[in-house]
Amino acid sequence: MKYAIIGAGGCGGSIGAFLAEAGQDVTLIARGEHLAAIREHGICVESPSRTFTVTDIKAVDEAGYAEIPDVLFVCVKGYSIPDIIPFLREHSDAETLIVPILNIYGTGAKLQQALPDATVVDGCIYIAAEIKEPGVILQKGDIFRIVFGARKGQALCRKMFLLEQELKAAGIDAVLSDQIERDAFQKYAYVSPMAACGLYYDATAEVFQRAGEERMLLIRCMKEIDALATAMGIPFLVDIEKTNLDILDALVPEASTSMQRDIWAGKPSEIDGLLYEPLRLGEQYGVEMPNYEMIVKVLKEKYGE
Ligand SMILES: NC(=O)C1=CN([C@@H]2O[C@H](COP(=O)(O)OP(=O)(O)OC[C@H]3O[C@@H](n4cnc5c(N)ncnc54)[C@H](OP(=O)(O)O)[C@@H]3O)[C@@H](O)[C@H]2O)C=CC1
Ligand SMILES: CC(C)(CO)C(=O)C(=O)O
Repeated sequence: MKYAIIGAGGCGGSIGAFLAEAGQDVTLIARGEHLAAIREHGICVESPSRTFTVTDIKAVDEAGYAEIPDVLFVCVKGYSIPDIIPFLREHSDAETLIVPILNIYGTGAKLQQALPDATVVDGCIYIAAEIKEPGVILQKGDIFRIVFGARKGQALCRKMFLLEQELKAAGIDAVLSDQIERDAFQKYAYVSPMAACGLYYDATAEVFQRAGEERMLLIRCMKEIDALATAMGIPFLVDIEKTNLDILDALVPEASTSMQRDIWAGKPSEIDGLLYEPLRLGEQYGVEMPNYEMIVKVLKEKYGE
């Protein structure tokens, strides 16, 4: 299929490089020095198990793209979503699968509202990756899993099965979910507590990997998201505490969420979608969230709104 990926950073760059290396027709929509480096040298992925460069990958900026792809991956940060709506509108028709993989729960449904004529599914991604330098993506760990699927009321289509197949053929652990609301919220049940507690303690994974007050607060936050999932009508089918602690314990000790890294670097961040949204959902669904409330209060005092 013909792929376009808007946002060629840790996630989008990795997806694009794997698909292009496997022979798929991929265009990265990027910008700035990163775009210039990819156009000059291709895109390089460094991971613990291998390093490879794909030179025959197309890369353009938004204005330089003129096609309607079969699949359009949305891999920008949550705060960039409003800016790319016109691009998504212009470069999709009803047949294009728009697949957001953001850590911000509900992005698919929100994009669909903004793009009523498009086919926006939902998705999430498990990877620890970032732009190391222009043109180079660093994956910390080999985990690379994409879960995507039709949202409630949306029909399954052939392209969804083909997408799962082509991602798998590219070496990505892809899953076409029949419960994407639940599966994406399950990812959120990991990343939101990690982001909240990581920022609260100014800590990376290693602090939470050992027994102690920090790990206990993390677990209490996970339990609050668990209660939220049940109240939202998408109860988790797994023991969320065990599932998430297994993910955490397998990470390299220096792993952190990208929200923490952005805030530490003084950049815009996904704090609204990761820390404030659970409180809004708690209010909406009548779930008490005292641990989130405490963390958000302290962080707002420290960092402002
Ligand atoms: N990185 C990770 O390990 C993981 C990230 N996620 C989630 O995935 C999503 C993407 O994160 P991540 O890959 O880390 O983000 P990055 O910041 O690494 O990449 C996003 C890229 O999109 C670019 N971009 C933004 N707007 C445009 C535009 N209009 N045209 C072209 N390029 C644009 C940014 O460029 P610029 O820098 O110029 O703004 C940046 O290069 C987030 O929701 C994140 O939480 C989920 C799991 C793991
Ligand atoms: C794999 C994991 C859990 C690693 O950081 C991730 O996907 C994330 O941080 O969002």
